[in-house]
Amino acid sequence: MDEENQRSVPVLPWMRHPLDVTRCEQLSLRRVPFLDCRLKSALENMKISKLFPVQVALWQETIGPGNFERDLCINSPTGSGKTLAYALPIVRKLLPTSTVKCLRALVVVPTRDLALQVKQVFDAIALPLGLRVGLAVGQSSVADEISSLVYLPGEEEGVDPGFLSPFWFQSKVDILVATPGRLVDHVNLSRGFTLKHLHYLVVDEADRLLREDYQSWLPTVLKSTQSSNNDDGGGGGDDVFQLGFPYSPWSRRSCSGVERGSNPHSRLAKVVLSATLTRDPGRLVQLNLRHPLFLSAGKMRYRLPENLESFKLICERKVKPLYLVALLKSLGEEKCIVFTRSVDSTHRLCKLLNCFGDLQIDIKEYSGRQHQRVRSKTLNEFRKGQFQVLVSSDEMTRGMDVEGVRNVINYDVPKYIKTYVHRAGRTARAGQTGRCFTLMSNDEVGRFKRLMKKAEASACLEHNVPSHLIEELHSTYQLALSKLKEIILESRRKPKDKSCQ
Ligand SMILES: Nc1ncnc2c1ncn2[C@@H]1O[C@H](COP(=O)(O)OP(=O)(O)OP(=O)(O)O)[C@@H](O)[C@H]1O
Repeated sequence: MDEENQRSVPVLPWMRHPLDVTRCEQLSLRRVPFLDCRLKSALENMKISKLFPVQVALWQETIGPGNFERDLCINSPTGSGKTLAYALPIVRKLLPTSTVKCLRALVVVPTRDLALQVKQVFDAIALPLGLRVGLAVGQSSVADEISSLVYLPGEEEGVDPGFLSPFWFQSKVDILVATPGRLVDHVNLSRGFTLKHLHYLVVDEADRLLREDYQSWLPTVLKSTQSSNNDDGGGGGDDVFQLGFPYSPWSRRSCSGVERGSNPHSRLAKVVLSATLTRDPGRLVQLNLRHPLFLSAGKMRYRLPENLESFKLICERKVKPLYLVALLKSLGEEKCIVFTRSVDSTHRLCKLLNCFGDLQIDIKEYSGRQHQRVRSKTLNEFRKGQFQVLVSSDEMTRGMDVEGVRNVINYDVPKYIKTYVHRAGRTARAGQTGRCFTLMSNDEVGRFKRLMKKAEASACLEHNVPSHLIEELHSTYQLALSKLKEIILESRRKPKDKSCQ
């Protein structure tokens, strides 16, 4: 059963009294203690002048007095800057770089496009400091990928790496961003790939990653790191702990059972994040967390971005496409994502919209039905502003950050508030404003209202489309429908639809 529908979910004791991230103030870079000057200039190059609250909170718990003593679970809204919140302290902790490279930090995310996005953030702050970031996402063959991650001695001389002892292999990267399936492939099959030296494990979009088994990635990773971490070598940290932390957004809670001053690098430190973090003990227990500290924004589990405006648009089911077209027209040039309930309806709706002759809006599809190559290309074009409207299914957009998306449209009312949070969260990111419109019929209004009650900051106004606009669209709609029919018949005659390749 989905967690949202369970009547009473027992909450783990450490989750009952979270530290409230919203009590942290933004902090300008010059006031961030122990921020390496190279890190500071890398951030400035990214046009970042201050840290967001969740970033300050994590810095406090990792580089500040928290000193990564406890594993961290973070529930913070979409677009609040969670990626940098974990990337920054990890990069800081991996300094100074040792002459022998080894894989010391691993970030696991559910999708390939998200992994590419996270890698870009790490690249921006880690490369200037001499740290290298790798990617394990199945973009190329296992063999090609492993050669980008590990030096295989004797490669040039034609020595079969199978005959070499693990001693001969050396990592090319300090940090790895991976999707679970390909990660397991490397752990099980790739000679020279090891998690033995891992000090930091990040599980991003944790509720999604813990919900599905993905070839038992979590037990596999934890097992591969278990025998390790008895040696020191995380680099940095202790000096910071000794010196103390001048900025304290909250008084630190005592952490029972943890020896203060014990070396945090003698274990694998874990950071677990989501905008809708699971509270299901059965799922969280798999992570084998050590004295976890729960950081959360606000009181409720679900919280929408501060500058998001939510609207409902009530219309009859059979004229929904007309309302959508009228809405898209009224939004003009603004970048927009339209969510539907399934890959099939994504495909159909995108085709239908493209059949509206006078719409003059470029629209493309993005869904799990497409080949990864097509999907990534579409996303790149959308990022570059080469088209305005992306019609998308749910599962692919977790965590996706596309600059300039001002509007999200739910073509179908989402089933769960969690889905609403992640969809709406593609806009109003990083303190920007954004709007989320949900189309619904009269008989869905009650359910939608109950759904929205589950989230903080979820006021929802009604948005009206003038009836004359709908009237005007009727004849174009009929033409679009017959055009779509033709396309469908045509594609049935062909063996395969090219858009899926
Ligand atoms: N300190 C900052 N100053 C300005 N922009 C920032 C800062 N930190 C992050 N950002 C920007 O905020 C946007 C959202 O960040 P990020 O993708 O990490 O959010 P998130 O909390 O992980 O969201 P989601 O839950 O949807 O994955 C990104 O475009 C990022 O570049």
